[in-house]
Amino acid sequence: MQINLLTVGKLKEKYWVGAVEEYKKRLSSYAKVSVVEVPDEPTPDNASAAQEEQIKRKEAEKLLAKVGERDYVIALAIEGKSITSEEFAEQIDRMAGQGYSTFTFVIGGSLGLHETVLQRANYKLSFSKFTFPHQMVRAILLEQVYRAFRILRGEPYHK
Ligand SMILES: C[S@@+](CC[C@H](N)C(=O)[O-])C[C@H]1O[C@@H](n2cnc3c(N)ncnc32)[C@H](O)[C@@H]1O
Repeated sequence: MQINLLTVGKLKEKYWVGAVEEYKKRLSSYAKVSVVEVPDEPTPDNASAAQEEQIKRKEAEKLLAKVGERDYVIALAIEGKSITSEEFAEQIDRMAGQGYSTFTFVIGGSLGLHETVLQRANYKLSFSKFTFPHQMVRAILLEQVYRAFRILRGEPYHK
């Protein structure tokens, strides 16, 4: 199975780099993992709603260019569906059973994901109604994907 993380902007903070590397390493026993960063668009402090829409659209074009036609796309979105770790594991397993071999998770930048990305997504996943920084979401997501594989294999971890 191929797991892709498609993200806007760079992972800068050392402590998040460490967490992401750790979970990538752990996940390597279960799947191939790739993290692709597309550059974020500069956002002026006083950007209008129209400018923000334009910025998100440009970021979306860069993100969608990296999505494969046959990928199962999961967009990380606050307004998405909140599920348990077990349900998340089942969802991955079910989709793998339907023939999907590449799972592409998309994390937005500071303005969030444009509608076009949400429309392409097969599934919109929420980690709660809280807004988390995109760098933190990468680490949480990788931990949850790792947890999902452990659950599916019946391996002790998901306490
Ligand atoms: C700083 S947030 C963007 C906030 C933006 N105002 C919005 O409403 O999406 C950056 C990205 O992190 C992800 N994210 C943040 N909080 C999340 C949550 N609770 N559940 C799922 N994804 C989240 C989303 O992909 C989001 O686009």
